Amino acid sequence: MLLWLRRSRTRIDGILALLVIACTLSFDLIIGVGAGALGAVLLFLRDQIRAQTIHSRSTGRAVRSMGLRSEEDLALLDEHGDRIVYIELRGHLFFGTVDRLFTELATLLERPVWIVVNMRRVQSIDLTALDLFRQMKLRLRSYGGYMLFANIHRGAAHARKMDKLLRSFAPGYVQAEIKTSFKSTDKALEAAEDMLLTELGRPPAPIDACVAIEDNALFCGIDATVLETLRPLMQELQLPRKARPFRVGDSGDAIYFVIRGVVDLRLPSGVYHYKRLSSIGPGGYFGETAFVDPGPRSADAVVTRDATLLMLSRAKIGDLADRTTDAAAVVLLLRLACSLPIICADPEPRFVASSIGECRIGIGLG
Ligand SMILES: Nc1ncnc2c1ncn2[C@@H]1O[C@@H]2COP(=O)(O)O[C@H]2[C@H]1O
Repeated sequence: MLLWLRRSRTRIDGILALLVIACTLSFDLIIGVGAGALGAVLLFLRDQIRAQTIHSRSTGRAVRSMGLRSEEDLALLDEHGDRIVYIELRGHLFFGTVDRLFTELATLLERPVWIVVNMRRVQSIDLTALDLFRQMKLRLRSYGGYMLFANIHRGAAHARKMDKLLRSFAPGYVQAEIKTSFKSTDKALEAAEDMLLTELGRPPAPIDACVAIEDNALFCGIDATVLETLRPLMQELQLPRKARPFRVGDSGDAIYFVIRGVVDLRLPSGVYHYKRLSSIGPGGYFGETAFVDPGPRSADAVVTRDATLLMLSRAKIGDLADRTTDAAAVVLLLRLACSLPIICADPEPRFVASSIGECRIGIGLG
């Protein structure tokens, strides 16, 4: 009969119910209800303080931005990646929960590290919590580290602009010194990586770097005649920042080679939200899937730094089909076939086989 007394959760609920009954009988209903409401609030606060505020934690070795990196930079990030700490917080942030977080991060705050705080799962945050974050940021700054916030949503601070509020709580930062609030974790991680690499003596590549088509990753080590044949078929595009060569679902058959600038490939997840799949810089290429197998694009392409691109469409190759063009197209398609993971994973790479087959028939090899 007194089973509820055995479990702590039901015991507390039972005691609260008895308290409400006792207050109602001893005083009146209003006092009984008040005592019940007060008890519920205290229980809620206790649960929140006990709940884990850190949902997940990792380092820059395991979590990487999708930013464009050279082999050397990737090796440096592997070696020094533990100087970037990634933390995903959750729940309600107020004095009790953030104070515990402060204690958990105490040793980390005394190292020259970049702490990337993902606030995506944070439901609410109050001023006392913000003040503790300010103290954490200042402590970290005094040891040469930075705290970067990502995914702060307005609703978390009762419709106030959280990012502005957080920035105003950071007097230790010179306004222009560093951006500390980012729309996405990916961007915050990229900023932390840029700063780490700069400190290691490898600042990000200059914006206006150019890589000629013959040095493009796809043509590396390829016979010069292949490029000579294909080059006249390529169309040069000068695109400003924010231009979109194509959107997900658009029908396409062209591959793009980046000569200058950067193009992001994004998978939209809402009107304003997306996941960055990769960033392609000078010497890279994108749109190869629809080039190999003409059809809908699998991602949005967005220019993030003014770009010069060379576009090569399959239709153009088809129009001008002659022996040399077809041979060059076969070489290109074979090379692309090996670079597409979907094809390598497919035991019977049908669409590439048919694409190459068309060209082989064209040059009498089929
Ligand atoms: N998961 C991914 N990682 C990197 N690049 C991708 C990924 N998915 C698609 N892309 C690129 O985005 C392009 C979108 O157009 P395509 O499907 O023609 O070719 C695609 C690839 O070049």
